[in-house]
Amino acid sequence: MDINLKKVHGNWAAGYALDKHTVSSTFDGYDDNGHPKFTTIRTAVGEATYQLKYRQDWTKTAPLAQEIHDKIIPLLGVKIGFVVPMPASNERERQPVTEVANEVAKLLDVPCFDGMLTKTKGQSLKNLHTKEEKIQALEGTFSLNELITNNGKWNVLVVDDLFDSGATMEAACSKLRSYNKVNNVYVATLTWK
Ligand SMILES: O=P(O)(O)OC[C@H]1O[C@H](OP(=O)(O)OP(=O)(O)O)[C@H](O)[C@@H]1O
Repeated sequence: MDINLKKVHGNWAAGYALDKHTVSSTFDGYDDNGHPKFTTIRTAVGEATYQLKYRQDWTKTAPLAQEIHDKIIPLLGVKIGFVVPMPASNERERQPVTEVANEVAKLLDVPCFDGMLTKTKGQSLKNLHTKEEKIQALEGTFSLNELITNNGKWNVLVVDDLFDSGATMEAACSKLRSYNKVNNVYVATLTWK
């Protein structure tokens, strides 16, 4: 896959997005039902992420996880001890981010703790525009479940599909940073907006 990594900054030790999600989106008028039509051009990663998330094309899971493993992990320069998927805002029968995170953990041969972070469902950020609005909407929605019973501290990798304002990632990382089993927090997302 063609990859154009972007470093993302926030309250984590280091993080990267594989590529931009959408290159361009052009308004093409309205369809017969009066709905607006767009021609959207995505990067290879953006297209695979779109197919996975909105077309339930689960064959995209493994190649996307492989790209995180091959392109992002070496840049972090540390041993990742476990992986945590970003909890979704929307209910889905299968969560694409969880599946990618599980696959990355398998490639790293470390555990994936789905459920270490949980988020109140139904608060999608899709229609919010500023980071401030998103921070406000996310207030109190994340919970940390202290699932680790062994003694020690590990570096954690948080996996998400999209990095936009960073409000979601910062809320998630702030919870993880408060956990005494966490050494440093690292971040990998498939795309950025
Ligand atoms: O960087 P930000 O501005 O915080 O935006 C990124 C977040 O927005 C989307 O989630 P959303 O809450 O819309 O729904 P989803 O988790 O169900 O995809 C996306 O999956 C990221 O988690």
